Amino acid sequence: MSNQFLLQKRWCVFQVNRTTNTQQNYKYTTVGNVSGSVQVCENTHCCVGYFLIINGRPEVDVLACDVAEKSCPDATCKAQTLLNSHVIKCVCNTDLCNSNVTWAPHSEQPRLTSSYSEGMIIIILLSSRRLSSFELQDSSTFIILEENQQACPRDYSVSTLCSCQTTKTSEIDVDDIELQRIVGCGYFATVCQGKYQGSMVAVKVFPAGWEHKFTAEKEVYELPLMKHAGILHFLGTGRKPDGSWLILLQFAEHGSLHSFLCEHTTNWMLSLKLCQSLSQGLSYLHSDLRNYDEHKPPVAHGDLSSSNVLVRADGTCVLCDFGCSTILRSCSGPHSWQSSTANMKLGTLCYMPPEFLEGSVNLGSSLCLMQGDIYALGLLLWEIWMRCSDLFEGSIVPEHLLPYESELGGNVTLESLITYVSNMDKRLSIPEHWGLLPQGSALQELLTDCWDCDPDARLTAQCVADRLVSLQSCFSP
Ligand SMILES: Nc1ncnc2c1ncn2[C@@H]1O[C@H](COP(=O)(O)OP(=O)(O)OP(=O)(O)O)[C@@H](O)[C@H]1O
Repeated sequence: MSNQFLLQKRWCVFQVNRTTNTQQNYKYTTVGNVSGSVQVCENTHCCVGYFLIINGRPEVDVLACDVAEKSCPDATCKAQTLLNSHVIKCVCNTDLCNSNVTWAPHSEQPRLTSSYSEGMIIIILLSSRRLSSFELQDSSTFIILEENQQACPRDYSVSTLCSCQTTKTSEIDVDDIELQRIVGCGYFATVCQGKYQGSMVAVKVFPAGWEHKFTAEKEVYELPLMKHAGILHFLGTGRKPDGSWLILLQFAEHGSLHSFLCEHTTNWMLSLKLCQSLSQGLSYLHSDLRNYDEHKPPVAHGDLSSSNVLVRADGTCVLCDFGCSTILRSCSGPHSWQSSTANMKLGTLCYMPPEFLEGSVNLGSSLCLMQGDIYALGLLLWEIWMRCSDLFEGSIVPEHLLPYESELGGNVTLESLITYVSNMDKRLSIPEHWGLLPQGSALQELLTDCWDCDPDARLTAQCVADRLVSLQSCFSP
């Protein structure tokens, strides 16, 4: 598809419920070109969503381009009730705007927002503000609407607002971008491969309704001194005429670490390269740096997972997707911080540390958030080593599995994780034969020191990077 073609046509989220898939629904598959969960509309600039009300909640029946050009004056998808309140429909006129329907079942009840992500629905009670009261229908991602205020030991205090530095980046003319194909469709945005000034780039497109997510992510990329080999390079931002927002990024040739590990096994040296670049990137992100008058505050990633780490052609990892990150702004002194994401955190469920699962932590605290990143880092190192053929010599390397997939099955739920990780204090299984390998006990120790149930006992990202360097010098051919 050419750039102008993709930029001018409407993009809608595409999903047709298989269980209610009738001839009626089938017609939506023909109204545009479908790529994964995105449809590029042929005849309309309107996206549509149909939801069935099941147990008082909207469940996706159809998300697609509308079948013909009709009136759709709203930028966001606001529900209209049809057929005796059992079905609701919404139409809207910005890219991917049907990813998110707002609906009030009864005027006196709180408003529900139903959001789509890769076949899932998340219901958020917008008026409910505590972690314990969020409602969850999917096993992979959740939204927390307020920080639990219990104290986290040994933490920095959060104090008054401060002036914050950003690096001004130039606006990019969207006409100079040539979009080529969709490479990823996340919860908030769609990522395309494209060309900009002769170079391969990635273009992250946020629908108009997700401006706050665009701004949150841009803010992290625009921090001073954010250039590092372990962090995806940011090239600039742009805006499409329909109001959707673009972030232009370096293209990572192997895509996400998740897809890389699904497709490839590694040897010991390549696995170390992945692990080292990953922990160095995280250590840099967590660092508080000053260079003359420039200041990079520490940043907690907040949503580390193998989908939010990318692999470059040289076999190194880069961190991406800072939409849930927290910038710890330095204010009056070295131990005084202003956390910038006020009341919404999102994470991928199976990477949640036990203290987040239990809600027993102050999510507004800098140290707790960074300790949460280290737990997720431990799971990522395990994912990488579980695909290393040198650690399975003489046997078959297992297929790539997400954390806790073999322990809890493919459909990991919040309840099963709380039971397994928090109540039983169990972790990922480390293959027994690793104990017989020269580097086996060092690997085991490193993993358990990352995912310790006591957040204070966990390593720092820099310490993980240092241990990996000594692993390389002790146990490399
Ligand atoms: N720079 C890039 N190069 C190559 N592929 C990329 C790039 N950025 C993102 N992707 C692909 O797109 C997917 C989604 O990207 P990203 O996580 O940034 O989107 P998102 O909407 O913020 O997702 P999430 O649901 O995690 O919030 C990634 O998992 C990856 O497969």
